[in-house]
Amino acid sequence: MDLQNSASRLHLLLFFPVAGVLWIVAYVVYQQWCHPLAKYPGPFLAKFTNLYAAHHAWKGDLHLDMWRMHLKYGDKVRYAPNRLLFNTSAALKDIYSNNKNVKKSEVYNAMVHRAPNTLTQRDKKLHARNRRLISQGFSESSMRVYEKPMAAQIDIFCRCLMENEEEPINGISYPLEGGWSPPRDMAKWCERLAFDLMFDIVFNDEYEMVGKPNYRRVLDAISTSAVRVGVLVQAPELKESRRLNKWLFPKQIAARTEFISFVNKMLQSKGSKSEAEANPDRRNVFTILTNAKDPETGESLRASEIGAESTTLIIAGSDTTSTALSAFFFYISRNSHVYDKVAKEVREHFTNAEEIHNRPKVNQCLYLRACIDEAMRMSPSVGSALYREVENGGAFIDGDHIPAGYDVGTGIYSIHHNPEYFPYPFKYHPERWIVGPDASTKDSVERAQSAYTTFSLGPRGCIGKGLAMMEMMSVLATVLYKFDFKIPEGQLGRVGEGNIAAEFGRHRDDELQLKDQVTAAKFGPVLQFRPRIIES
Ligand code: HEM
Repeated sequence: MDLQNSASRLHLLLFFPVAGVLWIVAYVVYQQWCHPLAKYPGPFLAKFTNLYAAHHAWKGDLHLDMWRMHLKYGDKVRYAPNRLLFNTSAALKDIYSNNKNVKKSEVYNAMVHRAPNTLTQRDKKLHARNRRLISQGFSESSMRVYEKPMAAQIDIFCRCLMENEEEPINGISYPLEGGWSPPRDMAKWCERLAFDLMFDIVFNDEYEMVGKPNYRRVLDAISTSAVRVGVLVQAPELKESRRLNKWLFPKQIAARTEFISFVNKMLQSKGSKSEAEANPDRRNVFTILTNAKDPETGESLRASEIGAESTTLIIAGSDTTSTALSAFFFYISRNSHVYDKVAKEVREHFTNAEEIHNRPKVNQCLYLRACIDEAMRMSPSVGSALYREVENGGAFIDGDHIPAGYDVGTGIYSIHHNPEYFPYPFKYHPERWIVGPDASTKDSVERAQSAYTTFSLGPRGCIGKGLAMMEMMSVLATVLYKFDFKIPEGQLGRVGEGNIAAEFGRHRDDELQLKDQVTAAKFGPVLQFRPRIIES
């Protein structure tokens, strides 16, 4: 009897490990040889687990790793068990343009707080309704209303750049010298400016991040909390366990709580429909959303939706814009021939700084526009892939039939550095966007445009593209008009650069290094400014 008992205990003891091993073998065989995406090459671990991508999201080099994997495996890469990356302009159109049989991937659920918003809504009908309502905040007449507050914020930025506030960088303070401002970490300054601009435009309210240090912690909180979101987007299964979440992301969860409490306080103090109705002259996105009606159904947004959408706009609009501004400063300050050319264009085009806020006039600065586009190509604000899930019936992507239920995407950094579309992809060369004898041919410009996707495209492309371009053109034209700038001597001047000793992809000293966390964390460039003598 005893013998029988010990035998069945032994069987039981053996059952679980043996079953476990068999399950793993079956899983590996299935993923490697029988899975519908098995024929696509890719990093070995990525065939079996989302944690491969999550690890790179944690490191902040997801955009670089996607690019590296295309170098190694070609234009079609299996980057997670159920996800494929494509690196061609044909795929870009097949995935993102209008009327495609795809919707936003389930990974977007990792970004949802309480209820989905325009950015995270997966349901096509609900999204279309929200987008119709929100786009009223970005119409031509709305944009005209934002010109004045924007000009005021840019003035504050220019004044503060020159103020004698010595701001420690890496713990060290640097004094004013020879008329030059103290060194300014432009990543920080552009973050503050972009936040102030968005806040004023969305809420007609000011937190004065540029001028005062009181609320700057909020910007750090947004950035810290984004690391967790970046990881969860790659491996949404990590969100399931609250305990694991708390263990993995204690700092990020604390930062998120801090940011949410800031937003809640701000929304409470902000207003309501009655404020919007009482103040029709000082329109802002919040008041426009409050009064917006869907032209198709006559519906309006609920108060909770207006709060959620406004907050999303601030995050979506400020972090991205600040990366683009920082990238512009980085590349311009390292390419003196471009600096000279763009400064000349701006300085000859305007007779005084006020004229810069005349939008049609600033839009005539074509070289400035090319410099911005090229900075956003080199260092896109959103660098990795924005996954779309193939819907019932499947979809053809770059000639391949992909069955329903799988995710497809194009890494923005990857395609922006594909030499097929951008010869010498790591060269900062604004002329690639301009047709002309000293620049590029019509064909090569069209080829570049076919693969340029900084703002994404199609029904889920950026709703704030017009506003972002208006902000960046005004800010950069004003700074170029009013100031000269230079890189400080020594190590400080190298903040933001790559390093030959760093991993492959981070080795170029003429490339701004970004940390991918859905959008991007950045440091530098550090610059010094001096008011220009303007001859009248
Ligand atoms: C340089 C600045 C900007 C860049 C590079 C940028 C980039 C992008 C990209 C790549 C997407 C697609 C996201 C996805 O597919 O998941 C997007 C969507 C979006 N962006 Fe922007 N953005 C910028 C500025 C702004 C601004 C200023 C606003 C608003 C004030 C804004 C609001 C949005 C919204 C609401 C969406 C979601 C659109 C939808 O799903 O229908 N963005 N943006």
